[in-house]
Amino acid sequence: MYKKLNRVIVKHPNDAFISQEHLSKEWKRFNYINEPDFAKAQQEYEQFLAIIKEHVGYVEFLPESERVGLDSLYAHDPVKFTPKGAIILKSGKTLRQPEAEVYKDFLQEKEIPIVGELTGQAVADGGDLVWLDDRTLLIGRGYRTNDEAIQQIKEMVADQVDEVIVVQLPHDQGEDECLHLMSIISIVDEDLAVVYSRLMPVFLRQMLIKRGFRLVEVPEDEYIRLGCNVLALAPRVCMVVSGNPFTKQQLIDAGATVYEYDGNEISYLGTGGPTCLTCPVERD
Ligand SMILES: NC(=[NH2+])NCCC[C@H](N)C(=O)O
Repeated sequence: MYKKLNRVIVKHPNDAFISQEHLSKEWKRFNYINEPDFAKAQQEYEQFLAIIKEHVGYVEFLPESERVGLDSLYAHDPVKFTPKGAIILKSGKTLRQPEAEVYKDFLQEKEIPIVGELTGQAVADGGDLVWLDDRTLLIGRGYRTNDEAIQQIKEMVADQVDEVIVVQLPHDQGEDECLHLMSIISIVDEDLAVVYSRLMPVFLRQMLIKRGFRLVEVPEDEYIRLGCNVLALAPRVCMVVSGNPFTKQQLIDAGATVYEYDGNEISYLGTGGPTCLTCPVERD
């Protein structure tokens, strides 16, 4: 979604990464590219947060919890917001599954409505659920989100959507690597999307074009630096990880305002861009 963001939930690296010692012990288990530097992560996060705070009225922080690990930094994944409230998900990455319970407690404490919760064998990550517009939900079916979850989510949002469109995700680098639908598409305005077409099914690309989207095509080297993961703060106002000059320039050429933050430690090493760091609770 691309409408003006009014309220978000995030998690500070102080509460997710905890300390350098903790990072040293855990980064391999969580399949990070390398060990993040804690002090640099804190600095990067301040930069990231400053941009968020400049544009979003309410910013709320998930608490530190012993039940969850490094990936809890990526506050987008354990829940998905619909206009009526949150769906509590269950991650396709087993290590991340406890994040949902902590989130649920947090939402209940804040009296934020919950519309449903995945049950049984269903698994899904927030990164696989993309609102194309108010009434259209795309769901990526890959290693992180299964058919059972898609069925349950369809039932939960039936009264709020016209269409749920399932997008088959490719195997690409395999089960252990994080590939979400949000890795290959970001909607930054009603007619502007950032895409990595090489991993996109043809029907999706054709559908976007047919619906009038202009596509910003991310080159391979910038896809690897999470250039395709762009957070819309408002229509055509967005945020990218620095080091993606080609994508950034194309966004500017399309009339967008682009903010950048350095995200080597908080984004690149854990494979989580600005959309993954931010859970959008409410947009206009
Ligand atoms: N919405 C996202 N794309 N989140 C990225 C999460 C990255 C995290 N390391 C994981 O593997 O789950």
